[in-house]
Amino acid sequence: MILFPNAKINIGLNVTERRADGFHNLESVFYPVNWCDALEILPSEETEFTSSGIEIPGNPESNLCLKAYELLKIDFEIPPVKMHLHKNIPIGAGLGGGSADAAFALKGLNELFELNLTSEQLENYARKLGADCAFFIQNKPVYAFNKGDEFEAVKLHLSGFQIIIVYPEIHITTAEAYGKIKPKPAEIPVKKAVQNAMENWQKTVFNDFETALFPTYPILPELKKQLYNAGAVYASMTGSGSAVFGIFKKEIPASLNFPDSFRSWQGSL
Ligand SMILES: C[C@@](CO)(OP(=O)(O)O)[C@H](O)COP(=O)(O)OP(=O)(O)OC[C@H]1O[C@@H](n2ccc(N)nc2=O)[C@H](O)[C@@H]1O
Ligand SMILES: Nc1ncnc2c1ncn2[C@@H]1O[C@H](COP(=O)(O)OP(=O)(O)O)[C@@H](O)[C@H]1O
Repeated sequence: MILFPNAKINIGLNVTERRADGFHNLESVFYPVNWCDALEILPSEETEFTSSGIEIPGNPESNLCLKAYELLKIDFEIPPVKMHLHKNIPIGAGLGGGSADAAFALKGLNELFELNLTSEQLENYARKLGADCAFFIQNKPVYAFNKGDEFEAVKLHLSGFQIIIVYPEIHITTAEAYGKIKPKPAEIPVKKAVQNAMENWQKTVFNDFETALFPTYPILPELKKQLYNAGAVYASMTGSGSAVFGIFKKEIPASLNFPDSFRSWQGSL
């Protein structure tokens, strides 16, 4: 079985308070995008994980795909599997790639071994693997709250818009980014702000991680400015960074150029 775990972007992200468990409460809109990894899962004699493409920090045993397998193995008698991940989504980018891999591994194993788990049950397993992992089970645009692991439907129709995402080769760990945040209640809740026309988002839809990280990494505000100069209707850093995206009404100008070392992806929303 071959699966294609996809990335997400955050449209607005307010970190509202630090919780007693050390995590933070937030509110954000999570939106799936088609920048994908490829994950193959096959029944095998022995459990094995290999990867290719972008190098993944940490040892293969701690890969989230294997963690997903081990989590299901606690409750179900599933045979050994061979998993191969071709990593294409940048890491430490705010694109949720690792969480997507874990969620797709759960969904894939559920199907392969006919475990008959519902989306709700899969989301509960996913929450144990990472705060934003549960989002990738249903993989639909949502308003996210609490730890970023509870969801409500959101009315947001962005089909027809074009998006470009740029990763400036700066690996920002999620924990480092949260460490730099000063939580505060949202001035304009994201849920409300995204209901305005996109032309107004620049003044109303904010990612709190920008305030925390832009002074340390000046390339990030520069990229954002470059996207607006090229005609983006809205531009922002996603999640805890460092990828920055621009949303365009028309085709993305071919003149928009980034250094060769920056990875980028463009497509439709
Ligand atoms: C910031 C967000 C926004 O969508 O996305 P990314 O930038 O990672 O894609 C998420 O909150 C990232 O969720 P996720 O990447 O799953 O986080 P986890 O692996 O569970 O946690 C990594 C670390 O981030 C911090 N953390 C995470 C989530 C949260 N609500 N509060 C936190 O304080 C904790 O220090 C935790 O140890
Ligand atoms: N399949 C995986 N893909 C990416 N990172 C993984 C994976 N499994 C474990 N990790 C660990 O998770 C960390 C970041 O995960 P990721 O969700 O890609 O980051 P972010 O969403 O913050 O950009 C990596 O540093 C790596 O150690």
